[in-house]
Amino acid sequence: MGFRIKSTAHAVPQQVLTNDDLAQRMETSDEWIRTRTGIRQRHIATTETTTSLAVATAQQLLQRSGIAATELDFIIVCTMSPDQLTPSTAALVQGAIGANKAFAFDLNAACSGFIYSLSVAAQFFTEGTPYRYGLVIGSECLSRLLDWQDRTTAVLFGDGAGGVLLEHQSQGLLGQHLAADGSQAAALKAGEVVASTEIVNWVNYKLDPFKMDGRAVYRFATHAVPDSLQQAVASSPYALADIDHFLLHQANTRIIAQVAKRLGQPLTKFPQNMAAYGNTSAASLPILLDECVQSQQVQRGDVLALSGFGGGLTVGSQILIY
Ligand SMILES: O=C(O)C1CCN(c2ccc(-c3cc(CO)ccc3Cl)cn2)CC1
Repeated sequence: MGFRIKSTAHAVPQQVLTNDDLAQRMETSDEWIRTRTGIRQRHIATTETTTSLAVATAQQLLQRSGIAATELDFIIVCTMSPDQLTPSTAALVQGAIGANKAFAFDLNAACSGFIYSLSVAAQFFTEGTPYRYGLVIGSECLSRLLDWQDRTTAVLFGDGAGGVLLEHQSQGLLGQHLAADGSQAAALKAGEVVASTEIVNWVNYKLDPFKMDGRAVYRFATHAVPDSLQQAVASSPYALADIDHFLLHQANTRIIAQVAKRLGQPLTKFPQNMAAYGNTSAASLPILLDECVQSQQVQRGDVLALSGFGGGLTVGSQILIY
């Protein structure tokens, strides 16, 4: 069971909002945001959408791999901020690029979505299945879910998309661990439909904005992520020391430092780009991976450990050779 990553790509909105720009709009400062999160700026959608960013990413993946859209067998888009409930973003991407052979669906595991999607994709690449190529794209426009009066969350997130084109191969996904803790579901939620005793006409629906108990999510991450990575490594042929790069969900630089410390691994093995993008939820890992590939920080043959964590609460890790 497994795949190789044939190409990587990402797409972000044009507009950039710096910490200083935010300090003009709410009671915050560049100093607070930068020192507590590592974030310096974020890209915010104006004319772009979750769908358009996913389509741009898909087009770049095809162009970089030399694979035609008609060769794709499936498209998975992981998002917690689709432009609509149905059709799925993946189906819209399938139509936009003309991948007429591909089946398509969305997956929502919040910030663990890319990891969960790679695990699902790997199940399609097992002995005897006819599938050869698939897209996994994380795409988010979180800026449309945020309460821009809530400085504890509005400063953390950004918009963007990233993805991979996968090719079936017998090896590839060498170890994985997926988990959830639904007992803490209320710690991170967005778009909740307010319940009502009588039938509420859809036109009157109001969705709740993004809400997070930062302390609870932070506490979950500091123990669940090291644990998940250790379990994924234990299920692989490698030891922690054999991992060349740890690519973690870009939520917070302090969490990454704590995970590195708990794993006893040097911080130099943990590339970070939240400074430029903020937290882009399911898009953060593929954006980071593409930047590492484009800068040649990640080379063919490198052993990677990827980990996503967040809403659900969920966590997931994978060990693979790039
Ligand atoms: O006061 C401080 O220092 C605050 C303390 C709270 N902070 C947090 C807390 C949680 C997250 C977070 C969010 C998601 C959602 O994608 C997933 C995973 C995580 Cl760990 C990000 N920042 C910011 C700095």
